[in-house]
Amino acid sequence: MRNIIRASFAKRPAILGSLRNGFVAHVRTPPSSPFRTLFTRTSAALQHEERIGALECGLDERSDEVLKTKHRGLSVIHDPSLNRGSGFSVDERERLLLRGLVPPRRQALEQQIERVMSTYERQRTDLDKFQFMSMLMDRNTVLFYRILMDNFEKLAPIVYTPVVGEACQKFHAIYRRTRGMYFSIEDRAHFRTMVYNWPVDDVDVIVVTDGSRVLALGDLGCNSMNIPIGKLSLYVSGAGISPTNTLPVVLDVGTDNEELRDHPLYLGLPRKRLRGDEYISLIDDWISAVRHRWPNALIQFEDFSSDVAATLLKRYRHKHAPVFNDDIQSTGCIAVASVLSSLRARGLEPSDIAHEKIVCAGAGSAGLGVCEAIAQAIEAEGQALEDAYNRFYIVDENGLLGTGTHSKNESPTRRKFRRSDLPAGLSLKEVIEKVKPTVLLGLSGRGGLFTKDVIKEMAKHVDVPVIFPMSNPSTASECTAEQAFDWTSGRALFASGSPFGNVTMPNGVVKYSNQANNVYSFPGLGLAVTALRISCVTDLMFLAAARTIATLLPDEDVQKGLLFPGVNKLRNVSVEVAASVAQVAIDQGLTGNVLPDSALKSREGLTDFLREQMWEPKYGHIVAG
Ligand SMILES: NC(=O)C1=CN([C@@H]2O[C@H](COP(=O)(O)OP(=O)(O)OC[C@H]3O[C@@H](n4cnc5c(N)ncnc54)[C@H](O)[C@@H]3O)[C@@H](O)[C@H]2O)C=CC1
Ligand SMILES: CC(=O)C(=O)O
Ligand SMILES: [Mg+2]
Repeated sequence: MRNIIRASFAKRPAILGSLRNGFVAHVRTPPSSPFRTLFTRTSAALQHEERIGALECGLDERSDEVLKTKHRGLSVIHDPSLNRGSGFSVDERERLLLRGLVPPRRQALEQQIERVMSTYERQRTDLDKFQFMSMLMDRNTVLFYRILMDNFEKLAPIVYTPVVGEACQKFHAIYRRTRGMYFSIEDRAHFRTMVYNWPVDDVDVIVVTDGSRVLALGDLGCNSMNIPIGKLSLYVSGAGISPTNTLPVVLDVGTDNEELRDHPLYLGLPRKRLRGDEYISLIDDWISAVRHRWPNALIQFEDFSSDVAATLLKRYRHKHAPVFNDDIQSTGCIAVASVLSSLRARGLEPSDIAHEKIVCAGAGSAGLGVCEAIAQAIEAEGQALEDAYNRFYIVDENGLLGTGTHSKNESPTRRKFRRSDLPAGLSLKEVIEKVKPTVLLGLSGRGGLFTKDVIKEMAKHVDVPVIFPMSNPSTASECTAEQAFDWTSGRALFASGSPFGNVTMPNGVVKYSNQANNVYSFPGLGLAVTALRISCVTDLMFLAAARTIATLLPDEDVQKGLLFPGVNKLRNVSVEVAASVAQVAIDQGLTGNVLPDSALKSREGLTDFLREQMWEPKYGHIVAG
């Protein structure tokens, strides 16, 4: 990889500095930006090259990006952000010394897509498809993202849940090429210097995992790298974060997965997981090193096991902003959105969230995060927070969280949800019998937990049972869409963490399967944080985003059982999420960038501004530096 700098207009001074230092520049400014003229004037050489690039591009619609590189020949082809395979223009072939290194006939992006997709279709298994897409990502960034975006519904389940889970389990066996950064216990003394091994100055979003709880697949240690890679590919495809400005990270602190640890091909440190104070202090060191180099980057904590997830969030969220935990906060966001949208589907008002009776299976960081977020949404409707907690019954592997003996180390959040009105330890079905819930949530990671008995019991007491098995991957889903509709005679409203197809009932009526996954939340958050340089991620931002997601579909769609737009509309959803997050940040005084007046005057101005910041997978102009 080479040094590459992408310019959004907010970062212009940094770019100019980097250009002076001889780095590669990757410049994108909105056509209307006042800085565009300023920037182009400042760099005369670039202006000249850009004009030549624009003149000679006949085949594709080019983006206004300008990539300036010192590379020539094969090193251009081997850099995925510069490579365009058979798509290099005649002039690029000349200037970048590519003559003879690529086949003679130049092809348009559309022809490249056709070839890649026909090869993709020939892949036999989902894992083969995952590997094919990974190799494409390693080869040609624009082509990868164009294809991912144009076929999002088909490919998101491959690069993300569920297939990314299998790809992590088999990472040691299928590993081909490095991507992202690994920080291991053995590197600890070098964290401060090794961050400078990454070639990009302008990192906007970092997704970091320690692999301690990958989906519901447990501790996968260093094998977890595909999770941050997958999440970041959704930031890019779903919210237009520039791929160059993303950084996937694995913290290798060992693994307690013995089978993996003892496997001769395992790529992480073959040692037990670091725990306790030493673990926290290592994360402190990592955060401090990262902040030294990238003080403004958004850090997303991903798939940290529940024993540390909330602790780390609390430790860094106000001190080293902007930081958030995806499994706790963005899952909370989509769960609130799902409940709010289900209220619309049931002909109720948002304020009726205060009357829900919610049973949640799973008291890990995701389950508690979701319940806490819904409790906050109830409070925002004017209820006392204690009353809000009273709407929940949480069941874990030992049954209902009740009062009685519990560990001294129990988190305050978990303690708040303990019930004194029912015996501790009641089974899920017993709780449903007694409580007669309106909403059933699954964040247990236990595939099939919502049995026919459980769902039928739920359906006895409500006309429209709201059933959200949110665990991932598909094998860990508490029930399938087909089961939920079959066992409720089609009355359920359904949303799952991993995608299921819609279900056609015996009478021919189609029942909709929604995907309640945090993918609806984090990319838009990232867009807002990056575009406005938000300094701290707050719970209010997630609540605002949830309310927005719940209102994106028209009434007639919601009445059919659709809760939010399909994932193929993710870019539009993300702009709306970003606008809501941005508005909260503006109101809370948490923005570092000065916005143009138009963005401050109206919601439309704000969304237009955000849309202009989004990276598009189109071939830009490569100029020789
Ligand atoms: N849809 C989405 O966007 C997201 C889904 N998730 C999913 O949520 C699940 C849980 O994640 P974490 O809380 O981090 O995991 P965790 O392993 O910390 O928590 C699992 C919880 O389920 C409970 N549990 C286990 N067996 C149970 C049973 N038979 N009945 C009731 N409860 C049982 C455990 O006691 C524990 O409280 C995972 O499958 C994860 O993939 C997580 C984040 C986002
Ligand atoms: C979706 C996600 O973040 C999870 O299942 O952990
Ligand atoms: Mg996760």
